[in-house]
Amino acid sequence: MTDSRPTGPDTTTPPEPPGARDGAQLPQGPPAPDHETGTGGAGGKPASGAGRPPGTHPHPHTGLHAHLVVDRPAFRLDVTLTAAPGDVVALLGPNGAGKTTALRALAGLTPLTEGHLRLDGTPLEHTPPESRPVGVVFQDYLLFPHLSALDNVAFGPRCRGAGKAGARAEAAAWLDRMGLAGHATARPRHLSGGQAQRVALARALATRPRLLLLDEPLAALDARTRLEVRAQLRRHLAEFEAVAVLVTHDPLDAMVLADRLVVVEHGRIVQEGAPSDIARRPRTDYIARLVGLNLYRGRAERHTVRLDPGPSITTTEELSGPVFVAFPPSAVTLFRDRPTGASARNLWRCEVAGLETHGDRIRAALTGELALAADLTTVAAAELGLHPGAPVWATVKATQTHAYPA
Ligand SMILES: Nc1ncnc2c1ncn2[C@@H]1O[C@H](COP(=O)(O)OP(=O)(O)OP(=O)(O)O)[C@@H](O)[C@H]1O
Repeated sequence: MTDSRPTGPDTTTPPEPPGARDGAQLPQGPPAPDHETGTGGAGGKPASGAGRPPGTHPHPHTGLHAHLVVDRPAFRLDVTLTAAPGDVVALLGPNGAGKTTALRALAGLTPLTEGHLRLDGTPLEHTPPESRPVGVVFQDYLLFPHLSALDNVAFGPRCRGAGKAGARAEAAAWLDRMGLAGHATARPRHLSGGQAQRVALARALATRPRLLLLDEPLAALDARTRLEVRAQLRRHLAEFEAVAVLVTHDPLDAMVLADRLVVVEHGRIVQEGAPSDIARRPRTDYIARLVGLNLYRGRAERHTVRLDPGPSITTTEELSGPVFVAFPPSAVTLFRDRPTGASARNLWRCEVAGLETHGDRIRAALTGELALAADLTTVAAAELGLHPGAPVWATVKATQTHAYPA
């Protein structure tokens, strides 16, 4: 994106629109700061970037270098994020993991208890939100209802000091880029969810932020619109020259949009890396569920992994010491009777704990010698007469498992 070049500090947090105090539902800029105390301190370890070996920093004077510590009575966020200009980083994690807190800390809406935040070499810990070169896109757009799409977008350049005509010209170019030129005069209530979200993105980008924050940007959209906006967002993020940080619950959004995933659980980073690596080698149950894999931890001795606790799994990899073993539910074959002459060494006696539809398949949750998820066709489920409590034998070929050091 040619016009997303570095600028001085922008005012990207829209001030309260006129009349906002009177209208409970009027959109605002990002919510008011939390009332946590103080900032200061420093420290933290570097994170790894996509294509960069873990533990290496991007250039210290460009991009994002943040160690975010936020203490609350029953919660502590302590994450280190580094990203080079052009990186799209997705923060992924379960409810309450601290993703939004991290995003708000980056925006300056939640003060740091400790840590640091540098953007392109400039410390921002003490910079108020409205003076940070940061653009924010929220899931529910937060557009000004009384302004046209054009004036919503022009708001960013205006805050940066652009004249009215210049700001409008810039906004028009942004709307055009978003495929919204025909909706320039429309008020937000006359825009579809997908259009409103694109206006919100245009408004954020028009401020030429050095850090773009996206908080569940697709969550409020229906499935079809989501598909469309995801594809567009991907295109815009690919062109974006500064750092983008995206918060999402949706692994697909994360995998499609981000170069690097940072998985946060209980306020800490539990795994980070390229999406393909995380999908292939999950290191926590949450991530394994997210990417749809059965995941176990155990100790390997050559081709056998003894689970702790549990049976053994035969793998093709030859490893020794603590390992993870993963396999997809589609790799599991179920039998009602013990298969005779079974060549599969991975054979376990289980019981159906539950059944649910999963796309065009049935996913069976099994307990017993090994707890696992198995996918089968509706026909196979019917033929096997599966129901909760039904005893089954489950097998997985060693070639379908994947073992890697823990
Ligand atoms: N303003 C606040 N004051 C006090 N505690 C808060 C505040 N906001 C969030 N929390 C708590 O901080 C923790 C982290 O919340 P946060 O919203 O950052 O998680 P999240 O990963 O974004 O979750 P979700 O996916 O549900 O949005 C939770 O325990 C939450 O209850």
